Amino acid sequence: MAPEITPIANGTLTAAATTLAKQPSISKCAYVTFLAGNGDYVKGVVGLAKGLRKAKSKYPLVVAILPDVPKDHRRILVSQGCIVREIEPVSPPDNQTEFAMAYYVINYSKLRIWKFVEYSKMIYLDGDIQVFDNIDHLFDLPDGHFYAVMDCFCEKTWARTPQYKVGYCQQRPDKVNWAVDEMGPKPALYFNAGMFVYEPSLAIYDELMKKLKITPPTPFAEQDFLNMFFRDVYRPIPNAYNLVLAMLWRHPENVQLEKVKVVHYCAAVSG
Ligand SMILES: O=c1ccn([C@@H]2O[C@H](COP(=O)(O)OP(=O)(O)O[C@H]3O[C@H](CO)[C@H](O)[C@H](O)[C@H]3O)[C@@H](O)[C@H]2O)c(=O)[nH]1
Ligand SMILES: O[C@H]1[C@H](O)[C@@H](O)[C@H](O)[C@@H](O)[C@H]1O
Repeated sequence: MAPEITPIANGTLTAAATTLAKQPSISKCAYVTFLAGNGDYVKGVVGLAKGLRKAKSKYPLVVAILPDVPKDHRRILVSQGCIVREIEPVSPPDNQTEFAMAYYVINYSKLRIWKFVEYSKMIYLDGDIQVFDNIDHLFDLPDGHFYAVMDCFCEKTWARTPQYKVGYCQQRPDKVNWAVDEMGPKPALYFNAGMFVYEPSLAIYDELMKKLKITPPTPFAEQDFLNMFFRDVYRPIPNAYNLVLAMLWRHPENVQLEKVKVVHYCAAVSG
């Protein structure tokens, strides 16, 4: 029986076993990841495919690849049972933004996965994520929302943001008060876009593309954009479904290690 994910008061969440509303059709659900270039990320994707298999996931892994992924990497993915789908790159409007990591600009291409409408529900996972336990039950979450794990703002990659500058993190919102008078309204809940549950849709895809054209890029690229776009339908899920590594040293009090199912080996180095 699948757990229903319910928020609890302090901004973290808990998974409570309850009855299952509906059983998704196997052919309509899939995991999806994104791969660009000829670097090491392909190894991460192979690891992800193996992890999903080991966790006995019933659903396939689709790999959305950019045209620059070499043929031998594509062959490796197919030999691992992945469904390889080439996508066109997506570029944000030109501006002078400094991304938190320069290469984040290619991550806007992830938006193409909303076009995969042969699936009714998908779970997106970055190539630097590993799955240690079965998470198929997330496909049973009610439709109409965008599910992801709340991020942490404490690493240096966040240095350009007002949150970082005043030491505010949504993981521990009581530690530093958000001065509304000086800083404006408190930021909305913000998710890490390395893992999310969503419903492909051509209508949403068109909206995403339209909105992107008039949205100047910001340091966290498509992650900021998705946060803005899905703000009203975003529902946080427990960090056990995307444990951003820095949580271990930034907010160990919010981590229940024995419950962790998915680990995200983010590039950031603590400092
Ligand atoms: O050269 C590259 C770079 C990235 N990727 C793919 O893009 C994903 C995202 O890149 P990172 O894993 O390096 O990103 P981070 O985990 O550091 O960053 C977070 O912020 C990013 C902002 O763009 C994205 O939202 C990303 O999904 C989110 O986890 C990778 O996992 C991988 O699947 C490649 O295939 N090749
Ligand atoms: O909070 C995390 C972290 O700071 C990582 O360094 C970065 O890669 C992610 O994009 C971000 O969401």
